[in-house]
Amino acid sequence: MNASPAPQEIFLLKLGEVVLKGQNRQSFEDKLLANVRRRVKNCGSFQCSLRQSTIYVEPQSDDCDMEAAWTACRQVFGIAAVARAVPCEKTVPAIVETARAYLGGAFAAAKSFKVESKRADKTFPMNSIQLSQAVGGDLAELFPNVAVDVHSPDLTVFVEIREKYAYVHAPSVPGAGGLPIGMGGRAVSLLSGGIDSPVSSWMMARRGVELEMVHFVSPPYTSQQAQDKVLELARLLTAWTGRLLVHIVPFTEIQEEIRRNCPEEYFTLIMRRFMMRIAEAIAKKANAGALVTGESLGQVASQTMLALGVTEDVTTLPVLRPLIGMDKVEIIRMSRDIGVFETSILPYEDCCTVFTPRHPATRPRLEDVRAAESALDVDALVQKALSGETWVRVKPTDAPRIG
Ligand SMILES: Nc1ncnc2c1ncn2[C@@H]1O[C@H](COP(=O)(O)OP(=O)(O)OP(=O)(O)O)[C@@H](O)[C@H]1O
Repeated sequence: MNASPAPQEIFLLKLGEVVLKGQNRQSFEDKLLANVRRRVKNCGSFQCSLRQSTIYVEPQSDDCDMEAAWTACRQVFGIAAVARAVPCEKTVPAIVETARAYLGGAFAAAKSFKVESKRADKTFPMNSIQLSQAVGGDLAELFPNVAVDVHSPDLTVFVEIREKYAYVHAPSVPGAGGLPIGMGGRAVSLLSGGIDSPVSSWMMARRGVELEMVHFVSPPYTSQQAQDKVLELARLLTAWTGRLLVHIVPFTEIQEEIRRNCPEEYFTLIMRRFMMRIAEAIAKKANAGALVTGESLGQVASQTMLALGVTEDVTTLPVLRPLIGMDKVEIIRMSRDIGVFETSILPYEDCCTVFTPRHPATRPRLEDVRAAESALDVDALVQKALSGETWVRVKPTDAPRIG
């Protein structure tokens, strides 16, 4: 008997929340499809098309990097689930043969199985139950050691009858969820080298927000390695977001002026207010409608409710704080899941840790902080910092910067 040719695998990406959209669903779908195309482009030649709430990602040549494309597809926001599948003719024998060839390994490891069928093509001559029974019966004969169990099988063989072909696949796995990037507006995210702000950035990107990053540096108190660590965090995030612009803003003079002229208990708060002002100026130029931070209520003195009020007093933009109600353990778990934790914990300094007050105010009064700050020429300091701003464009294909 001739060995059958290796089945040509494709990916099926199931749309997430996008399917709940009403009149503007089309624009969400268009954006999502464009995002998928952009993300698999680096992995070879793929045809991506959207039919019946599913994006089909099909390799067009033998040299496609299927593993890289699979990973990329799992990191596109807006996709609820992804499955590796093999197309075949819409006949029972073709479906059975495809399941045998494609899922033979899974059958060898299973004690029980069932077939679950779906018909998007209602002209197919069998209903889903009949199809499952026919395919299941034939597979049971081919794999006599694997019993049929419709309640809790080790292996479920999925069969989908669609427009042109039938598709056979094992269970799908979760996608990245959320909404397509670009559909949630644009925001500037304040990215430190810590654990929290990469996670908060990721969370907003998952809601479809296109991000630009801003990072404050205080040389010589902060090092080039500390800056590289932040750029590396941004690079890791691009696996989810696509390319990112990182604005690097010199912050040394502001910090030194604060230390020289302001009461120590307000150092951090006044510094945060400067960060907000500068981030707002960058946001306005970038046409962004919000700022994002990694603050979480009560985590440190500068993140009490009163302190957060004092911080955001200087900006008219909404400050999005997706971690506000999360515990540190949850944030750490997420940081690990999205692949940034090991970099976040590298021991490089941040400008926030440079002049930390010994007794920071936890119940600051806005008028006291404003009065303390009036010792500074705020506008001049902000303008000077902005004039020293540089930026780095970070791409998913960049080589790692550290590590
Ligand atoms: N050097 C920096 N550049 C840009 N943003 C910063 C910087 N330092 C702090 N931030 C922003 O301020 C937020 C609060 O910083 P802070 O150091 O108090 O908290 P954190 O909870 O340790 O945050 P992270 O883990 O993100 O550093 C950060 O989440 C980040 O959004």
